[in-house]
Amino acid sequence: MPIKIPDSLPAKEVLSGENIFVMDESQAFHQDIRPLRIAILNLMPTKETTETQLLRLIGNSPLQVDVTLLHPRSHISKNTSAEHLKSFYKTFDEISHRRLDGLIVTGAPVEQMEFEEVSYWEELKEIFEWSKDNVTSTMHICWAAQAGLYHHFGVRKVALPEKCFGVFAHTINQNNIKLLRGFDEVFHVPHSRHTDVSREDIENNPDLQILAESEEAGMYLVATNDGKQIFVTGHSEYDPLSLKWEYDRDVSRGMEMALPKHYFPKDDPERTPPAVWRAHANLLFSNWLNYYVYQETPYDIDPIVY
Ligand SMILES: CC(=O)SCCNC(=O)CCNC(=O)[C@H](O)C(C)(C)COP(=O)(O)OP(=O)(O)OC[C@H]1O[C@@H](n2cnc3c(N)ncnc32)[C@H](O)[C@@H]1OP(=O)(O)O
Ligand SMILES: N[C@@H](CCO)C(=O)O
Repeated sequence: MPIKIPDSLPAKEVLSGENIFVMDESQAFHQDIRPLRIAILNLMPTKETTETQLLRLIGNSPLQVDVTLLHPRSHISKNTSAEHLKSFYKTFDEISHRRLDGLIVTGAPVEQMEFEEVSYWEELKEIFEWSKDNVTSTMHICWAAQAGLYHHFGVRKVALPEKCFGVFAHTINQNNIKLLRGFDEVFHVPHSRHTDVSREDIENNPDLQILAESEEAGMYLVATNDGKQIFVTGHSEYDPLSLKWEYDRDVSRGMEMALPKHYFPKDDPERTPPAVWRAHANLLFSNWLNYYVYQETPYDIDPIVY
C-alpha cells in the first residue's frame, strides 16, 4: 500500500527516486475503495492445487479481492471432477458481460503442441481479445505467457534442447518499474518447461519490455509498456515440493529425467528441498495487485447499460 505524506515533505522526493510508492495528500483524498474483481482462468489439469497456490498469493494483501474461478467450456477435464467444476467454477460466457480489474491465466501442460491443436485455443483467443478492453491488467503464467505473447504480438514459441527445470537465480533489468518494487537484486524462481519464447521477437517489438531474467533460465518477466499485460515464464506460485512431484512422476513413468537444478540439497532427491522463492512470489503478486490493478482500475468498472 502507498504511504501517504504531505505533498511538500522532502522525503517524498527521496523515496520517489528509490521507486517507493508515495501518494500525496491530494491524490489520496480522491481515492475510493471497493473490492477488486479478479478472475483466475485455470487451465491446469491439477486445478485444486493451482487454485490453492494462487489464492495463497492473492490473499496476502490488505485489499479485498473477489475471486471468480474460470475453466474453459470447450475442454472436458480428465483430471478435475465435473462436480468440483460445477460447484466452484464458471465459464467465460457467464462472466463476459462484466469487466474485471484483473485476470490471471495459468500454465497448462500443452506447450509441446501447436497452439492451434489445443482444444480450447479458439475460446482462449476470444478471452484474450476480450481482455484488451475489459480487464485492467492480465497476468499470464508459463504456457499462458507463451500463448498470450503469440496471440497478441506474434512472438514465436521455441523448443528447448532440454527441459528448463529447477530453481534459478534472476536479476532485474530496469530500475523504477512498479512490478519490481522491493525486489532483491538476485531472486529465485522455479521453472518447469520444455519451450521458451523468442527473445528476438520480443526485443524487436517496441511495445514489450523484458523486466527480469536469468542467465540459466532466460527471460522471466515481460510486460507491455502500459502494464496491461504481464507475462511470467516461471512458476513463482509453485509449492516447495511441486518440482519434486513432477520429477517423481516422470521417473515413475520410466522417463530419463535430469534432476531439477539448484533444488534438492546436495542434489540428493531423498532430501527435502527448501522453498527459496516464496518472498519473491508474494511480492510479485502484491505489486501486480496494487500497482497494475488497484491503482489503475476505475472505481466504476462496469460498462453503463442504457
Ligand atoms: C509449461 C507450463 O505451463 S507448466 C504447467 C503445466 N504443468 C502441469 O500441469 C503439471 C501438472 N500436470 C501433470 O503432472 C500432468 O498433466 C497430469 C499428471 C495431471 C496428467 O498427465 P497425463 O496423464 O500424461 O495426461 P492426460 O492425458 O491426463 O492430459 C493431461 C492434460 O493435458 C492437457 N491436454 C492434453 N491434450 C490437450 C489438448 N489437445 N487440448 C487441451 N489440453 C490438452 C489437459 O490439461 C489434460 O488434463 P485435463 O483434461 O485434466 O485438463
Ligand atoms: N511443468 C510441466 C511442464 C510440461 O508442460 C510438467 O512437468 O508437468
